Amino acid sequence: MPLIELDGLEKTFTVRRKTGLLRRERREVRAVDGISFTVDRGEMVGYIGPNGAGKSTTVKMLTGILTPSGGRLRVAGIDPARERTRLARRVGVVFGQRTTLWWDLPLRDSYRLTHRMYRIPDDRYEENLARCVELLDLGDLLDVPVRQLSLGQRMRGDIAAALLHDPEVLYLDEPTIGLDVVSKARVRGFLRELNAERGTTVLLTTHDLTDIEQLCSRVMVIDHGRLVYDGGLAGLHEAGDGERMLVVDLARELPPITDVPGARFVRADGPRQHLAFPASASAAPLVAAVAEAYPLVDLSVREPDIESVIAKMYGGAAGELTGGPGSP
Ligand SMILES: Nc1ncnc2c1ncn2[C@@H]1O[C@H](COP(=O)(O)OP(=O)(O)OP(=O)(O)O)[C@@H](O)[C@H]1O
Repeated sequence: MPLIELDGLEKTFTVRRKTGLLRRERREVRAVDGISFTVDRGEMVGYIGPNGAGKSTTVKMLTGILTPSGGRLRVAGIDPARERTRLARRVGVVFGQRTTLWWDLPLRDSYRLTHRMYRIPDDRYEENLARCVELLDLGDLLDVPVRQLSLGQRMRGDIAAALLHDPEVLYLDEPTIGLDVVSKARVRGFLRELNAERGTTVLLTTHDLTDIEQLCSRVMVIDHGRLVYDGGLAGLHEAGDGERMLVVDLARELPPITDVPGARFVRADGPRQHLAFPASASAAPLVAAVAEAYPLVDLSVREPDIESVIAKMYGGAAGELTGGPGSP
């Protein structure tokens, strides 16, 4: 049985807008507009989309903070909105933009409160705490009040707090936002290990596509409340009509290579030329054709960067994408 199941999930907000002195207009916002997917135990899934796409609304329904307007939702067999407290024992949540820690208390005290709140057995609590302290390098920070921690330190503190009760599912909303490169790497390393060792299921919302590339084998793209892609990263490149780049170093500067079928000349920097070709095509025939007709010194193939792929996806008619099972 999947750990997370969504079937035609919907959330509509009614917003009232002042349109004149006395007139108000009621408008419905379909924040989540019929989303269906399942996530199996142990998966690490990226949940991405532009601002206002409906990501946070989905996560809030998954944790029971918001009640769906329609559709069906189960997490570990539990209906989140009806049994929020019972569900809370099974899931952990980290919001990058705000903390669940007590601002004026040292980390250690926040953890003690979590210990009591969740009624975590003492030995399990001690073991989990020791593990998080070691892997997230929190040893020197335990006695520092949360408000004195840097953003990266606080984020590590927050992640530990979310894991003290051994949740089966971890929702992470922008876990690396505002962090420096070293802190990002540390957080990502920790999450990878958590997933590999404990089999914790992770649903990750982020604007940092490197998070996705380094952590998730599956990615779901949401736009205007609808799932427009659900599949692997490689397939995302194709769905986004991505192109790969053949970078050829010639023996000397030559006119643009425009006579190789399937390749599109992009630019030249001296003897180096960049030729684009469809991400789904094989590079081998192009390489052979270039090598036969030109004095080739070296070459490499560059994958399209995921950001340009996604930008194309958002920019294009997202509903027309045929990326995977989630496509409308
Ligand atoms: N409480 C609310 N009342 C009215 N409208 C809301 C409410 N919460 C969200 N919305 C609207 O629902 C839509 C989806 O918002 P949501 O916060 O889920 O997007 P998001 O994908 O998380 O965006 P971001 O990346 O900016 O966090 C937006 O149009 C937003 O304005």
